[in-house]
Amino acid sequence: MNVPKTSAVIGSGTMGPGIAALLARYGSTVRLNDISEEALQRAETACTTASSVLNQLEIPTVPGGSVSYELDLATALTGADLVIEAVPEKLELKKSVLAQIEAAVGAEVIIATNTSGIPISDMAGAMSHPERFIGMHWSNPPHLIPMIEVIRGEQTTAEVEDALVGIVKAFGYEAVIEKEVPGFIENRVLYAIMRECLSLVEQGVATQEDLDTCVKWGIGYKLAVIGPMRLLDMAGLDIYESVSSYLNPDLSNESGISPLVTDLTKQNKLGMKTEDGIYPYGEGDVAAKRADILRGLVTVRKALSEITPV
Ligand SMILES: NC(=O)c1ccc[n+]([C@@H]2O[C@H](COP(=O)([O-])OP(=O)(O)OC[C@H]3O[C@@H](n4cnc5c(N)ncnc54)[C@H](O)[C@@H]3O)[C@@H](O)[C@H]2O)c1
Ligand SMILES: Cc1ncc(CO)c(C(=O)O)c1O
Repeated sequence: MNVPKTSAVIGSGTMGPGIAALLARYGSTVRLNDISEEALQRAETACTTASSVLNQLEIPTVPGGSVSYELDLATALTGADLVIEAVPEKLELKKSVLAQIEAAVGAEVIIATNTSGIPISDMAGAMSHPERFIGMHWSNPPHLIPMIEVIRGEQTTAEVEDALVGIVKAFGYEAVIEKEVPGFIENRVLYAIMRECLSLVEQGVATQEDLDTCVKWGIGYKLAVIGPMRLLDMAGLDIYESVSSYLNPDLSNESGISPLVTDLTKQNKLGMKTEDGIYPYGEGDVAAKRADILRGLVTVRKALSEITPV
């Protein structure tokens, strides 16, 4: 199954518009829904921006695609073959929205959640048809990062998983999660890295600038070309065995949240969204940084598209 003719994306904040723009690029009629009229107005600009990024990536437009912006949930869901839930990461809210979606669509419609890591079965419990419910974890920015995690719940059918993998294959790379664990793969690995990085900065081992340089131009660069499992073979499993024998016991095993982070969030220093976080941002800095990040992601995505997967 390729990209469905008609899709609905429920929640048009950080993730919804990029998801909608990507599906529309591949020919789907997408209805983007939100409870906030302001969010939907912002979404139109976000979709336009995402579409121009897809142009920079030279991704062809499949005829027939479009995005419309619907404040009314039932209207947004009309005729949808695929519904993607992208409301805030709050379990009870997601359950409530999923119940509203189920009440408006047929039992054959695939409902996917963009949760960052809540086990699918934790959300499926109250559903009438959990067999058609599945995880579809996009990364931010969703129109640029082509890897999508596909996560079954305990009752999700193999047919639904196959159908969603078929959809992802139309525009990206699927990572099928075989066992439901919180955070799936991507966020578990990302949060393990973030935990160690924050620990190193807290200990004064490096400044945040030098840590970012080290990770970007060291493992970040390498892992963009060589997956970690392949890298083990390249480095040699004997090397890994020797180094991990003394290093693993010394790595951060902090089970709480980094004090550096909690200190900043207590001061409402949340990062780019408040123009102050791990880094301070002066006048115009956030827009400039976002533009630099976008330019870099487009350039690297194009370069990676030219190499065969290693
Ligand atoms: N931001 C990220 O980097 C990222 C990446 C991958 C996955 N996710 C996941 O995607 C989901 C959405 O994340 P986000 O960052 O886009 O959140 P967000 O807070 O930016 O946007 C959520 C949107 O949902 C809307 N909303 C709230 N209740 C609603 C309802 N009942 N019906 C319709 N819309 C409703 C809000 O108005 C808001 O516009 C979360 O589960 C999150 O964990 C986020
Ligand atoms: C810090 C962080 N947490 C969650 C996610 C995705 O679920 C991301 C991301 O997509 O980049 C992230 O950076």
